[in-house]
Amino acid sequence: MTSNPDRNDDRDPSATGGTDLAAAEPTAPEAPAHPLVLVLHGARGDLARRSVYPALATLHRRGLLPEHWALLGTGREDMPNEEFHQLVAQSLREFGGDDGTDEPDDAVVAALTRHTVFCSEVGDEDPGTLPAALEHVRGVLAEAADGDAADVVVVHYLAIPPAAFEPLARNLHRHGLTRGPDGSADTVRVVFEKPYGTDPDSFRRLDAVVHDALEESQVFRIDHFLGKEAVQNLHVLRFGNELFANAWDSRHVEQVQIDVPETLDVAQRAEFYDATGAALDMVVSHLFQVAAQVAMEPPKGMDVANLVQAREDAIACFRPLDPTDDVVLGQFEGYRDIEGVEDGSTTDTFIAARLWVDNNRWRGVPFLLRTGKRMAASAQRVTLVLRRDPERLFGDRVEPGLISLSLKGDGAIEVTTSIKKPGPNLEIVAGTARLDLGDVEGGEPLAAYASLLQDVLVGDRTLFTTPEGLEHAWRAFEPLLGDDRPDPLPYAPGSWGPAEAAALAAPHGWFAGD
Ligand SMILES: NC(=O)C1=CN([C@@H]2O[C@H](COP(=O)(O)OP(=O)(O)OC[C@H]3O[C@@H](n4cnc5c(N)ncnc54)[C@H](OP(=O)(O)O)[C@@H]3O)[C@@H](O)[C@H]2O)C=CC1
Ligand SMILES: O=C1O[C@H](COP(=O)(O)O)[C@@H](O)[C@H](O)[C@H]1O
Repeated sequence: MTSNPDRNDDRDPSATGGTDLAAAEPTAPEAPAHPLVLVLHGARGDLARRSVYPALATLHRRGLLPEHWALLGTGREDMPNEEFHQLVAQSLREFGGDDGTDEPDDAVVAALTRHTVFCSEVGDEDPGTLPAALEHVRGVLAEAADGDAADVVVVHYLAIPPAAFEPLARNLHRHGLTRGPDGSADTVRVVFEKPYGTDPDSFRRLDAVVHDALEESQVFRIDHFLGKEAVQNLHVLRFGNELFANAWDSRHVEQVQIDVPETLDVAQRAEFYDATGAALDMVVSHLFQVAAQVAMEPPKGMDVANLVQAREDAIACFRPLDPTDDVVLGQFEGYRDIEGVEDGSTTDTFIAARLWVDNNRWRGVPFLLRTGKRMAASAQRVTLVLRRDPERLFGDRVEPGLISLSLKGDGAIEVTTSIKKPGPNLEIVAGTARLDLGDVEGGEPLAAYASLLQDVLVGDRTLFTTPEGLEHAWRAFEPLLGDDRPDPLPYAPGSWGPAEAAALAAPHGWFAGD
């Protein structure tokens, strides 16, 4: 596969979107008709507890799960079912219903554990207890639904470290779990977490194994940042409003910042994190995908093919990162003392990077990406910093205008602009108007995992990544995996990361905080 960084160059950057972008009539989401078995691989893990169980609780509350469904959790070591039920209940207590409601009620916990079984993971030779449990549960659900076992939809969710995707995909195939009982691919789906691969070679190897085992239509490569309400709102904000559509290019935008500082520690998942690091955990996946959502040319339509193509085309224009001039890595002090972290580990827990998008719309505009653990505050913010024109009346006396989206929770849109401070003098200050998406009348925001899980259940692939897009992402990320990778600089826990990162965001600094 070849990349073509300039493939967008024939586009007119002033293009703001054609008439066929008109949104289709919205339809209320419905629960899938067919019974469902969700097989959660890595059911004891951080992601399962923090995001997947709460997402299931949300879908249950909203009536978006099929009437007949079951959850099979897997792990490399067995676990009594009662203990598994407690783990699910405890996860819901700790991480909530994922939908803004209070503590989960007993009915939700009961619904989630009613048909919940723990199985041992599928191995190379030993299939473990999963195939038999799956067959049994399929039969039970089909009978309850008065239907056929071949119609039961099975979703394998790989909530496991990326290095384990390839062997598990192979083993699912080897033990006949990638097809329905009638040999059909239509009723079996497999969700892969990110990062999909750990470098370009492992990405290609993994994808070859995946395509040996599965039809592309069965594969859902999840990137939950694409499921966030505010990220989905980017399109509407831009293409639905001429004011913003016309400002969405290098003539009007000086910088784009995609800033995800986190106060979070990594102690609970040290083994995974030490093998991964901030750049792989967040940049090649989430931050690149969000950058592509911002950078994309107007898609020809809001259908899956056009949206996915527009996102991929944008990633194809990412210039490979320059590790020497454009990347600062950091590691928080004390990281190496965490149990599970290797002695002398050089894993990055912080990254700030300047990404360039080489096309007519964005040439010369830095896309500033930052994320890290144990930082001073948590935020998830996309900010377009607007240019000021020194020739105009107020020139540089005004602060730059900002179009900003907060991706956290239900999401928010903020517009910061210069205003006259009310009073007798002409004093110019910055004022911000904020719209919380959770407050939109009649809105019912879905958290990212609930939203994307619902998409998997109904087979909607719009917000999932593709091998073509990921090939471009790995090409842009690859230099950071080579000899030029900078050493991570130490930073104090609770700080904004290494001081060197501030310079990347000059002249304005990082808007989420520094
Ligand atoms: N945690 C988070 O907030 C997020 C995580 N992700 C992604 O989700 C995936 C899982 O992450 P997370 O839950 O944090 O990681 P964890 O370290 O918590 O691992 C999840 C589970 O994977 C199982 N596991 C570990 N190693 C292997 C292996 N070699 N083969 C098979 N199973 C294994 C373990 O289960 P057992 O010991 O029972 O076998 C473990 O509980 C990753 O790809 C990550 O990038 C994505 C978004 C957010
Ligand atoms: O994928 C990941 O994302 C989380 C941040 O996700 P969010 O649910 O808070 O939006 C990050 O903490 C984690 O390290 C990473 O694996």
